[in-house]
Amino acid sequence: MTNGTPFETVTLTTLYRDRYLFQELLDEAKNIALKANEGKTVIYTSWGSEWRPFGLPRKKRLIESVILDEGIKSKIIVDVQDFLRSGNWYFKRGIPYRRGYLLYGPPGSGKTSFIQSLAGYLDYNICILNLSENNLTDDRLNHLMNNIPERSLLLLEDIDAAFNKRSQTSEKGFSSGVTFSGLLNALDGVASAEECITFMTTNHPEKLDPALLRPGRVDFKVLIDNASPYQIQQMFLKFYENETEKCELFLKRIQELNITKISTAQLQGLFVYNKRDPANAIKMVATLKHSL
Ligand SMILES: Nc1ncnc2c1ncn2[C@@H]1O[C@H](COP(=O)(O)OP(=O)(O)OP(=O)(O)O)[C@@H](O)[C@H]1O
Repeated sequence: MTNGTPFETVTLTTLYRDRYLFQELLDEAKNIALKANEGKTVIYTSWGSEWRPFGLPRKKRLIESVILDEGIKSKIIVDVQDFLRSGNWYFKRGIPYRRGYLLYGPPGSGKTSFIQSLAGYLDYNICILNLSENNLTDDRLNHLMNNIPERSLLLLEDIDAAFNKRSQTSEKGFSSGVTFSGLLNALDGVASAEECITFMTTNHPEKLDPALLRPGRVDFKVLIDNASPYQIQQMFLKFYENETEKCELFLKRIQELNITKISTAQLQGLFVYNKRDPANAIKMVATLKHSL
């Protein structure tokens, strides 16, 4: 089982002279499994009250491939790395060894992509939990959060969609079985010897109950906004290497058309459409105005 709880116990014995056999077998199996996942990120999703890998492990997303505004990536990475080095500090002070991050901002700005790339960078896996899921109850949530597989980031996406000011939303005719206080209890109650890193994302931070944003639940908030001129430039040069002049023209065109809100996902769409044709991407800038 992925959460380490024994399901069934089988006892195997060997002769004394072969006593290292099982250890060798297990070491070999572990090495094969680790090799198979090398350079990959395992995505776990909840299955009842346990975590199961969702599909095959995915190739790590390179952290360089996600372009956030200047300094944001390093700010988060430094914070996470400092947290990961501080186990003893927390332990000595009797503080639960956990840290919560909230990435908020408009759709398509790279929140999820960044968290995936960060997991790859740290050589961690990801546990994704959808709080709006029909059959998730407070008990299951609590169990899941206390049994996160080793070296995994917990990702709670679109946190505002599950709760809205302490009353559950019931859009599309169903409502989550998790209560807001159930989530708070689960976040507070994570009692793990291992570190627990939770990432939450939302497009609507204003809808979040302040109780969720309290330190200990969310310790680090960061806005991941629409593309800044710096990001537009970096995105352009990522798709069209060395095309600095055309990049200038692209930025100029955006200014002329007074386009103030473009998501990095929209930019990606435009550049993928014009894979080898930066000049055409410049011609098509106006379409960004209407592709929100
Ligand atoms: N900053 C970025 N750098 C590189 N690629 C990006 C960036 N932002 C978005 N993308 C691309 O756009 C797509 C959507 O991005 P992603 O899902 O990470 O956005 P999001 O902010 O999590 O959106 P939502 O709030 O709707 O969940 C992905 O294919 C991703 O590669």
